[in-house]
Amino acid sequence: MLNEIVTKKRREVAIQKRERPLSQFEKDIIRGDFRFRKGIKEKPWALIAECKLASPTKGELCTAYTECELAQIYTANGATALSVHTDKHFKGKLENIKMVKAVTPLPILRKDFIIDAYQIYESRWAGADAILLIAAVLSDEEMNEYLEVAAMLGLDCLVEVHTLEELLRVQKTSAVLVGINNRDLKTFTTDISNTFALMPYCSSKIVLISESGIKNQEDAKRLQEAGVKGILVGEGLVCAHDIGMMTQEMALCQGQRCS
Ligand SMILES: O=P(O)(O)OC[C@@H](O)[C@@H](O)c1c[nH]c2ccccc12
Repeated sequence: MLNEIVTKKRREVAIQKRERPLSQFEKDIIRGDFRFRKGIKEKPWALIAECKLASPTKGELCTAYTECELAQIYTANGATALSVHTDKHFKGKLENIKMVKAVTPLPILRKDFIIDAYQIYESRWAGADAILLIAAVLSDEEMNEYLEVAAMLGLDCLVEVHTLEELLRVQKTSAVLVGINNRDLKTFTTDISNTFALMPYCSSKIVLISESGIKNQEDAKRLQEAGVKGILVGEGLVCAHDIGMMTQEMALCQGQRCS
């Protein structure tokens, strides 16, 4: 699944680069100020709430809301930051970032498969505050290069790992925000015990986020008690019976609202 998505992405980016070369919009890029990282670091607990309408395995998810409506619900109920899909396998598009940005003051992570430095410039141009870098699809050289380009643009990177090998590779880079993905991107199955298994190998220098498969307040609480700094949640929020209430519950830090 992952290989297939990445192959398509390479083709897509090649077309995009021809249609809209970097030289056309580079001068319009306004440098960011790392507010995604700052927002997370200054709170005792972070909920990164994902505006997710579909997934490659499940198709359309169970929500009646648009990305912007979800963003508004998350914002009103204590989320720390938002994640916005821009890849078409998730029914995303680049314009979603601008649309969501117009309805919320929260920092925004662009959720996509970054495989070319061009996409990093494009992310900042579109208004993202952070990008996702997936260690499984990048070489060490690419990771270092992309971290550098992002830093130059004032963009934060959430660097995603799923295995111990990836975690150890990432910890040799300048990555500050590291996400342990509980979803195996080869099979798309989730298991939050992946975070508990990898945590002992995390250096104290990184800010640790647990991603995917977090279904309810109890999962959130277990991860919080284990010492992760925050969680990234999509389906658990989008498919909740009461999205606002679930956002509030997952945003709680030791029983207190922390936003
Ligand atoms: O909906 P979930 O299980 O809460 O997962 C959200 C998020 O972590 C997931 O969308 C994700 C994390 N890393 C990815 C990489 C590619 C695609 C999707 C993802």
